[in-house]
Amino acid sequence: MSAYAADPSFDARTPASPAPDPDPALAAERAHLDASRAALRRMREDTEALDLTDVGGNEVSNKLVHSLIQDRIAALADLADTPLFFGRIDGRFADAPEVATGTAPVEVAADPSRPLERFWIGRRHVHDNHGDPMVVDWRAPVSRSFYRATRIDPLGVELRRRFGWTGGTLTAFEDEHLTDAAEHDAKSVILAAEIERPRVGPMRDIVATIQPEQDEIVRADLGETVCVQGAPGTGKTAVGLHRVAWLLYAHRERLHRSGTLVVGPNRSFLDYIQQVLPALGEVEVGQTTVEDLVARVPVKAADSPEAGRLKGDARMAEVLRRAVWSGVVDAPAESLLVVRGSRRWRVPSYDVEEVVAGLRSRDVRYGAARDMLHQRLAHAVLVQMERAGESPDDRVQDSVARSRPVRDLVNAVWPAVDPAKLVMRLLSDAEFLAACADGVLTADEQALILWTKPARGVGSAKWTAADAVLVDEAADLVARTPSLGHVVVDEAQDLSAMQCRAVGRRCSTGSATVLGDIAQGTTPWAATDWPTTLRHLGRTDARLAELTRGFRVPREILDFASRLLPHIAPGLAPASSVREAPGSLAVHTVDPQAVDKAAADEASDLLKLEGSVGLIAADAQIPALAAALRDAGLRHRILGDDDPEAEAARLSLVPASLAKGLEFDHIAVAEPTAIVEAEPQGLRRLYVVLTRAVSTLAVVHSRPLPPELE
Ligand SMILES: Nc1ncnc2c1ncn2[C@@H]1O[C@H](COP(=O)(O)OP(=O)(O)OP(=O)(O)O)[C@@H](O)[C@H]1O
Repeated sequence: MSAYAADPSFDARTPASPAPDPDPALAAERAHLDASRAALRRMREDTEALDLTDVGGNEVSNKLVHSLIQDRIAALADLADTPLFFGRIDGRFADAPEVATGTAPVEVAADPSRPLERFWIGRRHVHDNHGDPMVVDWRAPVSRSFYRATRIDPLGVELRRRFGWTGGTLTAFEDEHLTDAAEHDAKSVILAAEIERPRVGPMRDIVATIQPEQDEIVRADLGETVCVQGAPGTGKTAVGLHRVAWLLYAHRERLHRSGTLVVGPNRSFLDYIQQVLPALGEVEVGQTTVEDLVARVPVKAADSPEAGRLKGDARMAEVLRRAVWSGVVDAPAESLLVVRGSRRWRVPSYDVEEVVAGLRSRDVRYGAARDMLHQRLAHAVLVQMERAGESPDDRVQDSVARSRPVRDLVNAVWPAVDPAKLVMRLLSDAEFLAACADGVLTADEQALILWTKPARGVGSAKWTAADAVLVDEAADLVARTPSLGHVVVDEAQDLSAMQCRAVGRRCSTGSATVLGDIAQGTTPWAATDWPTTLRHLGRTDARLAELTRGFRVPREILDFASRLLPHIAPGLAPASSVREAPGSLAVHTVDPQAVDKAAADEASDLLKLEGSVGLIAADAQIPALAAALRDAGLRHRILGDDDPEAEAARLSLVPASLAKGLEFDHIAVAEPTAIVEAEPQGLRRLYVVLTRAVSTLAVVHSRPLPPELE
């Protein structure tokens, strides 16, 4: 590998002014950058100059065109601090230059007979006046070679160049001549600098440095569901978000129609990741928690771990299925009598029974079958009319279907079901529950989920989060939940079977990216293996992938946290780390009365370093720590609190229960044993907490550390 740095102290951390006399190759790259910027400006001006006065549509379509153009103008902005390109490949490719502009997920093949071509890779496509690419979108087919080419399999690439940026200025590059047998792999300083760059603010994209094993998941095609098991910091979240961006590029129209969604564990996590997709130009992707996904009833109470576990058990699906269908009368005693003018038409009860049985045997939702029942009964009346020599048309059938006698009979034999009322009845009425749960739940289990105080109404009921999932399941039994084109579900190891079903039905005709780590499962119902979770998600077709290279946590800290692994996930091997940071771990034993103050002092010391700081502790300890931080005069925000004033504070006080998925440059953890004791899966919670650090981890404790950590 050869490298050039105009700024000899090249380091992505310190913005510096450009060196006065760069080497000619760097000068040429800067010239290409200037030309690309100018081209981007032209693209934007051309779009702004579009004459939309006569697009010829109606008001609605005109508005839509205007808003699309505005989006496009915004997307063409040249952001001063975002490098327009980060890499270049010179190579010989089949189908070039189509592979640089096309969106279809085609495999790019090497073609030695082609002339050498050069592509700069960036966040967005830029072309010159003739339409020739000056910068190629990182998602274009040819960009795959940038991420995946190796010396063994160069994929047509002869030169791979990575660029180093200092602030907004191009200051360095590194070359790999992949077909040069004499050259050996060397560690990339630019890659290392990007990975080491301090984390300030929300999560950022990783387009410049996606690794081959990550790229394979990012570019998995739309039809494929991928399940990624990955240790802390291996890039699962990053990969999931980049996969959505890639899918939107490759299948924009289809996904524009069907929609995409990212499901994360809590609001703090969603706040943390919310900038990644917009930074990649994708603003249409929905982001939600599972709780918000199924928010059909207001959650006002919490379940005991046992009740929560049972309500999340897949057996509840069968109980609910029986409950929804329990109202159907299979052998109606009544016949149908419809009076029209002077004529009376009777459908005997045995014919009604046959219609009901026919609908029951079909694989349709309860509500759809109920709608059909109106029509089938009306049809039975029409058959009689025809037999009597009349010739009724469709309008007559519709009018009979809507007539009072038909509606009354349908209400009697196939009553309407309100999902929330049904679940309320199930959880309040012991007899009804017993009838629906017979042979599925034991008597003790039924007693466990019955509400001690029956609710008076849906609005006032003390719904729990698990109840809301039951209501969602019931709603789907009544009317099919529309499916999106693609769903990314993060921290999937924490989902109950019933939550998995709720997520799964939202991508039943689409695909999913399922991300998680069995060792980080902290809910009472956390998954112990992926095949089971995938079965509940309805995605047994998923490809399982594993990420084992960590990009966040330095070796020393990871080794410390991994001492817990044999106790929390015996089957999992510890992750490796791409980062060495000797001295990154410190453990301080302090006086029991002084823990809060010592933790605040530690936070104060960490604030002297560059980057974000997190102080993490058991949820119950947060108020005392907040007081200690105030006493020390340290501005901070408390995660989970909506305090816009504190939003920009560099120090975050983090309840352990909200730490999942987040990261901070420097972390102080107060009293690990209290974190372990706070919940049944406390050891796993501690593992999550200890693996949030990018550069420094300071543990402050007065009580003995958990023995598993010693
Ligand atoms: N290829 C990469 N280049 C640069 N940074 C990367 C790369 N992959 C991951 N990272 C960074 O590593 C950190 C961890 O990534 P991410 O949060 O996606 O990991 P995770 O597997 O979801 O972790 P956890 O399970 O602990 O939540 C992030 O800062 C991310 O930007």
